[in-house]
Amino acid sequence: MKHFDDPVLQAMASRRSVSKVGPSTPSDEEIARLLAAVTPVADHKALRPWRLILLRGDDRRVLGEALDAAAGVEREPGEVNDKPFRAELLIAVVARHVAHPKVPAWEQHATAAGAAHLLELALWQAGWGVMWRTGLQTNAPEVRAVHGLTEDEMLLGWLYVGDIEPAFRERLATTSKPALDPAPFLGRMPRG
Ligand SMILES: Cc1cc2nc3c(=O)[nH]c(=O)nc-3n(C[C@H](O)[C@H](O)[C@H](O)COP(=O)(O)O)c2cc1C
Repeated sequence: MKHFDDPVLQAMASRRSVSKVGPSTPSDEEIARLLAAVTPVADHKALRPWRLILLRGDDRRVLGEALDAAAGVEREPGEVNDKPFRAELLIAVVARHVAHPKVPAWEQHATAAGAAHLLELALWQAGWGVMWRTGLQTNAPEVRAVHGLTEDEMLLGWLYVGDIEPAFRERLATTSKPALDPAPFLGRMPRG
């Protein structure tokens, strides 16, 4: 559905999460280039309170084992948790809390979540399929440990990234997601 003539606004309005992605992925270099569209995220005092961890290949087995350990799941020998294998590339989004007298943790987490949203949009606009996923075990000690998180960090989940058929992408971008009624999102201060 076309909402805007402006390509940036149109990309924002038409982005869709893609739950089933193909095996091609952006290279590390492409992701690094796309970060130029992400790092301008609003950031009080420019604390840069976020970072990304790229999980590829066997990293996903390690993640699956950590998720299993956290959930108390035991599997038969040779059986793996296939959840992290739903994409060839997972981008873990980490919110960092930097001690600062004027910027509380929640503001820094808002910046990190903003970065994740911008990255999701940048990847979509670059032609990739993306879905942000979490789970009840996202910040379990076992899962945090395999990502090397410090105690000042929190995992906001993983962007699952892969390719999508151009025709499917075109269909997603043009046929779905009617604009929501803006009324519930807009208001004024209550005054007596
Ligand atoms: C922080 C966060 C965590 C999410 N975790 C999951 C998840 O674990 N599983 C899931 O199906 N969707 C999850 N979602 C929602 C999807 O990423 C997606 O936004 C939703 O399916 C709606 O699709 P849309 O983005 O095309 O509107 C999460 C979204 C956010 C922002």
